[in-house]
Amino acid sequence: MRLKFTKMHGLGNDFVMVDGITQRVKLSPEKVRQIADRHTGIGCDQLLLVEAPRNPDVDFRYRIYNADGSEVENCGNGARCFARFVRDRRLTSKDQILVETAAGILQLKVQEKEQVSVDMGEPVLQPGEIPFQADIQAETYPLEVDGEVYNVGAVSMGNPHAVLLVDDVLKAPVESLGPAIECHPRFPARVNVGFLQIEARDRARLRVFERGVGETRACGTGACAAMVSARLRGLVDEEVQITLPGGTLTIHWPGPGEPVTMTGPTAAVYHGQIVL
Ligand SMILES: N[C@H](CCC[C@H](N)C(=O)O)C(=O)O
Repeated sequence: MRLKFTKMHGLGNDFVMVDGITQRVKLSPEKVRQIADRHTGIGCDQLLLVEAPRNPDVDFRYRIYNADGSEVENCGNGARCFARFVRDRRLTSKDQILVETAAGILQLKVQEKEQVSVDMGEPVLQPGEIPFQADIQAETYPLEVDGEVYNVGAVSMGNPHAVLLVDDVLKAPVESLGPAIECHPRFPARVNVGFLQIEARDRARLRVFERGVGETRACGTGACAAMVSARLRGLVDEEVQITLPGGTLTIHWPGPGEPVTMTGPTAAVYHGQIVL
């Protein structure tokens, strides 16, 4: 299979974008792993496949595959790059794009200077729907990991996130605690793990150990989930600048029952072809 692709990134969270509308694409978890491999493939955190919508009221469908080949529900940085990709490839000229993902329908607004705003929908806090094993919904949950108990927030943005507060992200145990929580039995679908340092009521720093990838330079859904968890704990106002290793996202969330909006940059790096 010859595959045309575009390499893109959102704050260094990098993607292989594939147009599955103008070319026939047949992917398997093994092929995704091959493409994502940073030594023997193209290299990416996620592969994003653009397809025609199944729902006639929506412009596109896009599917998200982690570097380990797992297909997942949502990708915030990916949604922004998707919007730029379909515009650049002239698959649409709309400024407001509706796209169907496994997590539901997202509304994307293309702005100037390659900025894109995404209505990420309402956060899901019911443990059973995250999914996370807990008897009742709470702002934080005690989670035992290798004999230590950590206080974690649990939020779904269509995909599951655990959020831990730290004093200094640079000293956070991302390499050790990230994988241990990613595969914790109380998260039956595994989980993305965010380490959040609150600097002010409108500013925070975040590192994310992503499910199926490892630590990435940025995680859009992770920034949304971290802001929601901090706001539920009364630590931040309704708009927060979240700075990740790759750069800063603006996250807006008035509170429960309202959607989360994420705004940030996109970048196209190069176009290519690969034969698999
Ligand atoms: N690793 C995530 C998917 C990509 C999320 C991230 N790249 C983003 O920008 O939201 C998961 O397994 O749910």
